[in-house]
Amino acid sequence: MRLSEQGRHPPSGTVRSLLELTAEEHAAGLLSALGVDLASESTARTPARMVAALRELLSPRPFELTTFPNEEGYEEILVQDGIPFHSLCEHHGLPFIGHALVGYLPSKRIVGLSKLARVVESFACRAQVQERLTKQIAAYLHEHLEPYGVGVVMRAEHLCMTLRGAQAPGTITLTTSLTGALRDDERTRQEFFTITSGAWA
Ligand SMILES: Nc1nc2c(ncn2[C@@H]2O[C@H](COP(=O)(O)OP(=O)(O)OP(=O)(O)O)[C@@H](O)[C@H]2O)c(=O)[nH]1
Ligand SMILES: [Zn+2]
Repeated sequence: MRLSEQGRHPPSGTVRSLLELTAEEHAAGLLSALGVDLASESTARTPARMVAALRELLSPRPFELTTFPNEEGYEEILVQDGIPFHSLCEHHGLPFIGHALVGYLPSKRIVGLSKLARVVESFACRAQVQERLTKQIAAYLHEHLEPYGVGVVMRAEHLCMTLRGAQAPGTITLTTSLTGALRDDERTRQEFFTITSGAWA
Protein backbone atom coordinates (compact mmCIF):
# COMPACT_ATOMS: atom_id res chain seq x y z
CA MET A 1 0.00 0.00 0.00
CA ARG A 2 1.14 3.47 -0.75
CA LEU A 3 1.24 6.36 1.66
CA SER A 4 0.06 8.99 -0.77
CA GLU A 5 1.37 12.48 -0.41
CA GLN A 6 -0.82 14.06 -3.05
CA GLY A 7 -1.00 17.79 -2.78
CA ARG A 8 2.40 18.16 -1.17
CA HIS A 9 4.40 18.54 -4.36
CA PRO A 10 3.74 21.41 -6.73
CA PRO A 11 2.09 20.45 -10.00
CA SER A 12 4.33 20.28 -13.04
CA GLY A 13 4.68 22.75 -15.90
CA THR A 14 3.45 26.30 -16.02
CA VAL A 15 1.25 26.06 -12.93
CA ARG A 16 4.21 24.91 -10.91
CA SER A 17 6.35 27.80 -12.14
CA LEU A 18 3.66 30.31 -11.24
CA LEU A 19 3.29 28.83 -7.76
CA GLU A 20 7.04 28.85 -7.24
CA LEU A 21 7.23 32.44 -8.37
CA THR A 22 4.45 33.49 -6.03
CA ALA A 23 6.11 31.73 -3.12
CA GLU A 24 9.44 33.37 -3.93
CA GLU A 25 7.83 36.80 -4.16
CA HIS A 26 6.23 36.31 -0.76
CA ALA A 27 9.52 35.07 0.68
CA ALA A 28 11.29 38.14 -0.70
CA GLY A 29 8.60 40.39 0.76
CA LEU A 30 8.90 38.71 4.16
CA LEU A 31 12.69 38.92 4.25
CA SER A 32 12.70 42.54 3.09
CA ALA A 33 10.10 43.50 5.68
CA LEU A 34 12.37 41.93 8.30
CA GLY A 35 15.27 44.04 7.12
CA VAL A 36 17.24 41.42 5.22
CA ASP A 37 19.18 42.97 2.35
CA LEU A 38 18.42 41.04 -0.85
CA ALA A 39 20.48 43.27 -3.12
CA SER A 40 23.83 41.51 -2.83
CA GLU A 41 25.00 38.70 -5.08
CA SER A 42 25.01 36.45 -2.06
CA THR A 43 21.38 37.09 -1.07
CA ALA A 44 19.73 37.76 -4.45
CA ARG A 45 18.61 34.13 -4.68
CA THR A 46 17.85 33.75 -0.98
CA PRO A 47 14.04 33.90 -1.41
CA ALA A 48 14.23 31.09 -4.00
CA ARG A 49 16.55 29.08 -1.75
CA MET A 50 14.25 29.63 1.19
CA VAL A 51 11.23 28.35 -0.73
CA ALA A 52 13.19 25.34 -2.00
CA ALA A 53 14.47 24.54 1.49
CA LEU A 54 11.03 24.76 3.07
CA ARG A 55 9.54 22.70 0.27
CA GLU A 56 12.18 20.04 0.91
CA LEU A 57 11.32 20.01 4.61
CA LEU A 58 7.63 19.61 3.76
CA SER A 59 8.05 16.93 1.07
CA PRO A 60 8.12 13.38 2.41
CA ARG A 61 9.33 10.67 0.07
CA PRO A 62 6.51 8.33 -0.97
CA PHE A 63 6.97 4.64 -0.20
CA GLU A 64 5.22 1.30 -0.08
CA LEU A 65 4.64 -0.25 3.34
CA THR A 66 6.17 -3.69 2.69
CA THR A 67 4.86 -6.40 4.99
CA PHE A 68 5.46 -10.15 5.17
CA PRO A 69 3.47 -13.07 6.59
CA ASN A 70 4.46 -13.75 10.19
CA GLU A 71 5.49 -17.29 9.26
CA GLU A 72 7.73 -17.70 12.29
CA GLY A 73 4.84 -16.88 14.59
CA TYR A 74 6.86 -14.13 16.25
CA GLU A 75 4.64 -13.08 19.14
CA GLU A 76 6.75 -10.67 21.15
CA ILE A 77 6.99 -6.89 20.98
CA LEU A 78 9.43 -5.61 18.35
CA VAL A 79 10.98 -2.23 19.07
CA GLN A 80 13.00 0.04 16.78
CA ASP A 81 14.70 2.88 18.59
CA GLY A 82 16.69 5.95 17.57
CA ILE A 83 14.79 6.77 14.39
CA PRO A 84 15.87 10.35 13.64
CA PHE A 85 13.26 12.80 12.48
CA HIS A 86 12.76 16.48 11.85
CA SER A 87 9.47 18.30 11.49
CA LEU A 88 8.17 21.86 11.27
CA CYS A 89 6.30 23.33 14.22
CA GLU A 90 2.99 24.53 12.80
CA HIS A 91 2.88 27.52 15.16
CA HIS A 92 6.20 29.13 14.27
CA GLY A 93 7.40 27.34 11.14
CA LEU A 94 10.59 26.41 12.97
CA PRO A 95 11.98 22.87 13.11
CA PHE A 96 11.59 20.43 15.91
CA ILE A 97 14.17 17.68 15.81
CA GLY A 98 14.48 14.41 17.65
CA HIS A 99 14.22 10.64 17.71
CA ALA A 100 11.31 8.25 17.54
CA LEU A 101 10.88 4.81 19.02
CA VAL A 102 8.35 2.58 17.28
CA GLY A 103 7.22 -0.78 18.59
CA TYR A 104 4.48 -3.22 17.75
CA LEU A 105 3.13 -6.60 18.75
CA PRO A 106 2.71 -8.54 15.49
CA SER A 107 -0.34 -10.52 14.53
CA LYS A 108 -0.53 -12.10 11.05
CA ARG A 109 2.09 -9.88 9.37
CA ILE A 110 5.46 -8.35 10.15
CA VAL A 111 6.72 -5.09 8.66
CA GLY A 112 9.88 -4.46 6.63
CA LEU A 113 12.11 -2.79 9.23
CA SER A 114 13.12 0.19 7.10
CA LYS A 115 9.47 1.06 6.65
CA LEU A 116 9.14 2.10 10.27
CA ALA A 117 11.61 4.95 9.65
CA ARG A 118 9.80 5.79 6.43
CA VAL A 119 6.44 6.01 8.17
CA VAL A 120 7.99 8.37 10.73
CA GLU A 121 9.42 10.55 7.96
CA SER A 122 6.21 10.63 5.98
CA PHE A 123 4.25 12.11 8.87
CA ALA A 124 7.11 14.30 10.15
CA CYS A 125 7.63 16.16 6.85
CA ARG A 126 4.57 18.32 7.40
CA ALA A 127 3.59 21.29 9.51
CA GLN A 128 2.94 19.49 12.77
CA VAL A 129 2.49 19.45 16.50
CA GLN A 130 4.35 16.65 18.22
CA GLU A 131 1.22 15.15 19.77
CA ARG A 132 -0.53 14.77 16.38
CA LEU A 133 2.62 13.44 14.73
CA THR A 134 2.99 10.74 17.39
CA LYS A 135 -0.65 9.69 17.10
CA GLN A 136 -0.63 9.64 13.29
CA ILE A 137 2.33 7.25 13.17
CA ALA A 138 0.72 4.87 15.65
CA ALA A 139 -2.69 5.04 13.94
CA TYR A 140 -1.21 4.46 10.47
CA LEU A 141 0.72 1.37 11.56
CA HIS A 142 -2.25 0.03 13.48
CA GLU A 143 -4.52 0.39 10.46
CA HIS A 144 -2.15 -0.92 7.78
CA LEU A 145 -0.16 -3.58 9.63
CA GLU A 146 -3.10 -4.81 11.72
CA PRO A 147 -0.93 -5.86 14.66
CA TYR A 148 -2.22 -6.54 18.18
CA GLY A 149 -0.91 -3.12 19.12
CA VAL A 150 1.50 -0.28 18.40
CA GLY A 151 3.56 1.95 20.66
CA VAL A 152 5.26 5.17 19.56
CA VAL A 153 7.48 7.37 21.72
CA MET A 154 8.94 10.60 20.37
CA ARG A 155 11.53 12.89 21.95
CA ALA A 156 12.26 16.23 20.36
CA GLU A 157 13.81 19.63 20.81
CA HIS A 158 11.55 22.43 19.59
CA LEU A 159 13.72 25.25 18.27
CA CYS A 160 10.79 27.63 18.77
CA MET A 161 11.31 27.30 22.51
CA THR A 162 15.03 26.67 22.72
CA LEU A 163 16.35 29.35 20.31
CA ARG A 164 13.71 32.03 20.93
CA GLY A 165 10.67 32.73 23.08
CA ALA A 166 11.09 30.77 26.30
CA GLN A 167 14.80 30.37 25.41
CA ALA A 168 15.06 27.10 27.29
CA PRO A 169 17.89 25.19 25.62
CA GLY A 170 18.10 21.51 26.45
CA THR A 171 14.34 21.16 26.86
CA ILE A 172 13.11 17.87 25.44
CA THR A 173 9.44 17.07 24.83
CA LEU A 174 8.40 13.42 25.06
CA THR A 175 5.11 12.13 23.61
CA THR A 176 3.64 8.64 23.46
CA SER A 177 0.84 6.99 21.55
CA LEU A 178 -0.35 3.45 22.23
CA THR A 179 -2.95 1.38 20.39
CA GLY A 180 -4.62 -2.00 20.86
CA ALA A 181 -3.10 -4.36 23.41
CA LEU A 182 -0.25 -1.96 24.19
CA ARG A 183 -2.84 0.53 25.36
CA ASP A 184 -5.58 -1.71 26.76
CA ASP A 185 -3.83 -4.76 28.21
CA GLU A 186 -2.03 -3.82 31.41
CA ARG A 187 0.58 -6.59 31.19
CA THR A 188 1.45 -5.81 27.55
CA ARG A 189 1.56 -2.08 28.27
CA GLN A 190 3.92 -2.68 31.19
CA GLU A 191 6.10 -4.92 29.02
CA PHE A 192 6.36 -2.20 26.37
CA PHE A 193 7.46 0.38 28.89
CA THR A 194 9.88 -2.07 30.53
CA ILE A 195 11.51 -2.86 27.17
CA THR A 196 11.69 0.79 26.19
CA SER A 197 12.54 2.37 29.55
CA GLY A 198 16.26 2.32 28.79
CA ALA A 199 15.63 4.23 25.59
CA TRP A 200 14.85 7.52 27.33
CA ALA A 201 16.50 7.00 30.72
N1 LIG B 1 1.33 21.34 22.34
C1 LIG B 1 2.28 21.78 21.48
N2 LIG B 1 2.65 23.05 21.50
C2 LIG B 1 3.62 23.43 20.65
C3 LIG B 1 4.27 22.56 19.77
N3 LIG B 1 5.20 23.24 19.08
C4 LIG B 1 5.13 24.51 19.55
N4 LIG B 1 4.18 24.64 20.49
C5 LIG B 1 3.75 25.78 21.30
O1 LIG B 1 2.79 26.56 20.66
C6 LIG B 1 2.61 27.72 21.47
C7 LIG B 1 2.20 28.89 20.65
O2 LIG B 1 1.86 29.86 21.61
P1 LIG B 1 1.75 31.42 21.37
O3 LIG B 1 1.66 32.05 22.71
O4 LIG B 1 0.66 31.70 20.41
O5 LIG B 1 3.14 31.75 20.64
P2 LIG B 1 4.32 32.69 21.15
O6 LIG B 1 3.79 34.02 21.54
O7 LIG B 1 5.37 32.67 20.09
O8 LIG B 1 4.79 31.93 22.47
P3 LIG B 1 6.26 31.66 23.01
O9 LIG B 1 6.83 30.52 22.21
O10 LIG B 1 6.03 31.27 24.45
O11 LIG B 1 7.05 32.93 22.86
C8 LIG B 1 3.92 27.90 22.21
O12 LIG B 1 3.70 27.67 23.58
C9 LIG B 1 4.81 26.78 21.63
O13 LIG B 1 5.75 26.29 22.55
C10 LIG B 1 3.84 21.20 19.77
O14 LIG B 1 4.33 20.34 19.03
N5 LIG B 1 2.86 20.85 20.64
ZN1 LIG C 1 6.90 26.50 17.49
